[in-house]
Amino acid sequence: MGHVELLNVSKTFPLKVKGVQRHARALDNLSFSVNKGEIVALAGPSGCGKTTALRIIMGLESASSGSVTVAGRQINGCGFDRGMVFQHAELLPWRSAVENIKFGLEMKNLAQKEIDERAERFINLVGLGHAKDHRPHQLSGGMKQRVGIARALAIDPEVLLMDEPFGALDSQTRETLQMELLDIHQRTEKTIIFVTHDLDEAVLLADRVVVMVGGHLREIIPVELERPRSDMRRIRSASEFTRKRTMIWEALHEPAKPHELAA
Ligand SMILES: Nc1ncnc2c1ncn2[C@@H]1O[C@H](COP(=O)(O)OP(=O)(O)OP(=O)(O)O)[C@@H](O)[C@H]1O
Repeated sequence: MGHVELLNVSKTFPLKVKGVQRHARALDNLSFSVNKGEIVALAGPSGCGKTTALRIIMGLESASSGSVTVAGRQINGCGFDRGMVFQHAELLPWRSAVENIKFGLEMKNLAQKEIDERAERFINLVGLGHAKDHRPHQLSGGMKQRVGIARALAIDPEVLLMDEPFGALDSQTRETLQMELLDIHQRTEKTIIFVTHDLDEAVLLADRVVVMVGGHLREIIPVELERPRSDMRRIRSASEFTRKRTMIWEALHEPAKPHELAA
């Protein structure tokens, strides 16, 4: 059994169109599993259900049917075993960077001494020790994302969920944070599931790429690039990198299969 396991997960949202109550099907019988310590990317066109899948794993949405388990436990709402990083860090504006990291720890009811120590450790882990007392408006987009990552990691979740974590950043900052994430993964061995539109990012970071189309699982593509992957130039020029990028692109552009049309 995988560390995170989705089994036949479907999700419909109520949708009112011109006063008529309908429903939108975001996920249709989605099943995949993620092993402990693995990095898995969810890739697919806009509206295919990536964010919905991630929010269901986080417990922010419930599945209409099917089941989701983490370490064998059925998901029933949010829990400290999972941490989430959003596309925009959504920090509390009145709190400094380090105090934002403390926020999640306060929710966990830890002793103040441990809260202070952990927040200090994780702000340093993401390289922001020098800016720990800055308020969010004094931080760049990349720095805010670093705080968001530190905030999620500080609660020591078993699974880190990331929804297009670097999507809003310029390409240079994005590359820096991709490298930092690989380094953090190397050190913490967290299970990571992230959503991306960027095929290069999917191949660079992930052990496997879950390709989704129209709420369905289309294909799961393993990436057999050795770790550590810190030498980005070497990784990008590897034949496996190009091969897997092409496979994902082809999976995304295949015509819909009959069961995909049925939804
Ligand atoms: N709260 C909601 N109410 C109604 N429909 C929703 C809701 N959330 C998502 N949907 C619909 O579910 C489908 C999947 O949305 P979702 O955000 O999961 O896709 P996505 O693959 O993450 O898209 P993107 O890449 O653009 O972020 C879409 O058709 C969307 O309109």
